[in-house]
Amino acid sequence: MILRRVGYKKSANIPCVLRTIFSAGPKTDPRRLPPFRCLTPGLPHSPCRNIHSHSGPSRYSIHKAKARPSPEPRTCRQSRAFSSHHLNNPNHNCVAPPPRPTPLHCYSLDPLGPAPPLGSSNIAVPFACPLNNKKLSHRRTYSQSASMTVSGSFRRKHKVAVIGSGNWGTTVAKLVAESTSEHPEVFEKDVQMWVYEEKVTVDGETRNLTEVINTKHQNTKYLEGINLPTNLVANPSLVDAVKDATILIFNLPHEFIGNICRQLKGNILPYSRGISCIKGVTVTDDKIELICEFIGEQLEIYCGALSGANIATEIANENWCETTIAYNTPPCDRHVANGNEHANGNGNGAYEEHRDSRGQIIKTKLTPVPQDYPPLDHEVLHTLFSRPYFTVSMVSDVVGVSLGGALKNIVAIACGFVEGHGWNMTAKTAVMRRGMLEIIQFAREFYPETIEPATLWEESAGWGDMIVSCTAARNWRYSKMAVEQGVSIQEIERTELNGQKLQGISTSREVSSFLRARGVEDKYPLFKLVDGILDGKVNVNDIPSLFRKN
Ligand SMILES: NC(=O)c1ccc[n+]([C@@H]2O[C@H](COP(=O)([O-])OP(=O)(O)OC[C@H]3O[C@@H](n4cnc5c(N)ncnc54)[C@H](O)[C@@H]3O)[C@@H](O)[C@H]2O)c1
Ligand SMILES: O=P(O)(O)OC[C@H](O)CO
Repeated sequence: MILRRVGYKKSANIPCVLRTIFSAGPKTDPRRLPPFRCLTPGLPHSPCRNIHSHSGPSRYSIHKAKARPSPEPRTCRQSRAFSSHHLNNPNHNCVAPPPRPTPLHCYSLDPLGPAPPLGSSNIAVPFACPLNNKKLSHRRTYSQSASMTVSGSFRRKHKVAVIGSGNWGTTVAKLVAESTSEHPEVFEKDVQMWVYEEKVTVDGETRNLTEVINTKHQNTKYLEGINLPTNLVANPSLVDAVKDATILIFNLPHEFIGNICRQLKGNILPYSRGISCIKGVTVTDDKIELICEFIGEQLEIYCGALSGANIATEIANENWCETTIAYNTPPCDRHVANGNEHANGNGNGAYEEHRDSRGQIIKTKLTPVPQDYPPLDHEVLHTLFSRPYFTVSMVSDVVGVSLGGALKNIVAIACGFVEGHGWNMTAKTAVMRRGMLEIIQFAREFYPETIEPATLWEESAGWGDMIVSCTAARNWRYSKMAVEQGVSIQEIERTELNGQKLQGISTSREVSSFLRARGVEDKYPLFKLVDGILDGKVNVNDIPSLFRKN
């Protein structure tokens, strides 16, 4: 009844309608509200780009089941970009979407201002497209790749190496090793895992961790009690572990990545590609860099990022969860994916430059992945990281995925402080909300060229990670413990974590020093306050004052 009175049809997106009804005063006029992404994409309403995870079989699973006929045409999910999508991809196997219901307006609660207009920056693109001066969609669809087959004629297979073997490093190594066993047509079976060698005591005996992993098939120090696949090989030599690897998975605390890159330089395949599972940023003087781009620059390769609401021990125990991978397949690797036989081509033989998250042409001239390997694109990465208990969503927004993963650790520390202080879930929720605003503001201020704030609203690497990090992960848990015990969080890290690292401490330090160097720290009051508490200069009691001012 009320809905009808305000002019909405039965099929209206109810949350959007309620937002309009309950917004007081002049704000009820939709034209005065910033347009933004709807949070309830399944409901019929205005254009809302709601498809991202891989829902169809991969070309590799199709290849495996040779007897299977090519998949039925599926409704094309690239409705907004449908015509150009079809024009560019004549071979794909999807049909036009049914017309959408008359659009309603859907408005955001985003107080940071309007998001880029719909239709300009968020149009779904076939495959990860190269960055150009326009903003990119963070989204990727799979409909065309589901109809592709790999002929099986690739002479070589991808070799995978994992660099790092902590709690998350070992978990990711486990899941990719399971995948390489399952997809022998794409990957070499054995996965090398570089281990920072240390002595561990097992059954009363002191042994090297690598030897324990390779014989007992457990990482007794960082992932106790989890059986690892036998095709996962622990290697104490970094250079040997990455030898001949085409896919490098970086997974260690971010403070060590500079040193690792120095050792790797010149010792990797020039056409290898990386995925960084590291949550952090690198800050030098007043320059900030996404870890994946730092790796790419140092090693002269392209590197994407994986991040999500992921607690290593849960995933190691094969409890289901989801994650987000951001990867902008370099133009030089898009040969087969584009239906173009020629590497380094954009369809007409012209060389196309790869651009970074600031929209700049990268300094390195990338070496294309040779064509005798399966094309190294979203499809291969999706195949490698997906497990029945690990759902992967592929996107192109490297900034959203990287900053979401790095900066939520500062917020998680704030939540630990709040809870340790005796406040409860509602107080933590306020801190999470404020934290997310600062993350989005940070991304918009320092990466305006490519950030898709929708990533932070919609992907596991955004709100999902925020929630899990502030309620169940280490940065939250141990900062809470620090306040409860009246000791510093650094002290707790030393005494309680058995070598594991809290990324939030160093990320808070680095981000604050970066913001200070640019004179904008007051625009990020929560980040500033966490840094002050870590320094012992500010009290947890001061947290509510942030909210009184705003
Ligand atoms: N643990 C999780 O649940 C989880 C989930 C998602 C993302 N992450 C992220 O993954 C990254 C890796 O974290 P983790 O949990 O695997 O690590 P961890 O904290 O469990 O372990 C620390 C690791 O650092 C290594 N190390 C110690 N000194 C070193 C040195 N000098 N050089 C190189 N390595 C050294 C240790 O061998 C160990 O492997 C972090 O950025 C973290 O934020 C962790
Ligand atoms: O245990 P933490 O605090 O390092 O966080 C783990 C993951 O990042 C949560 O998604």
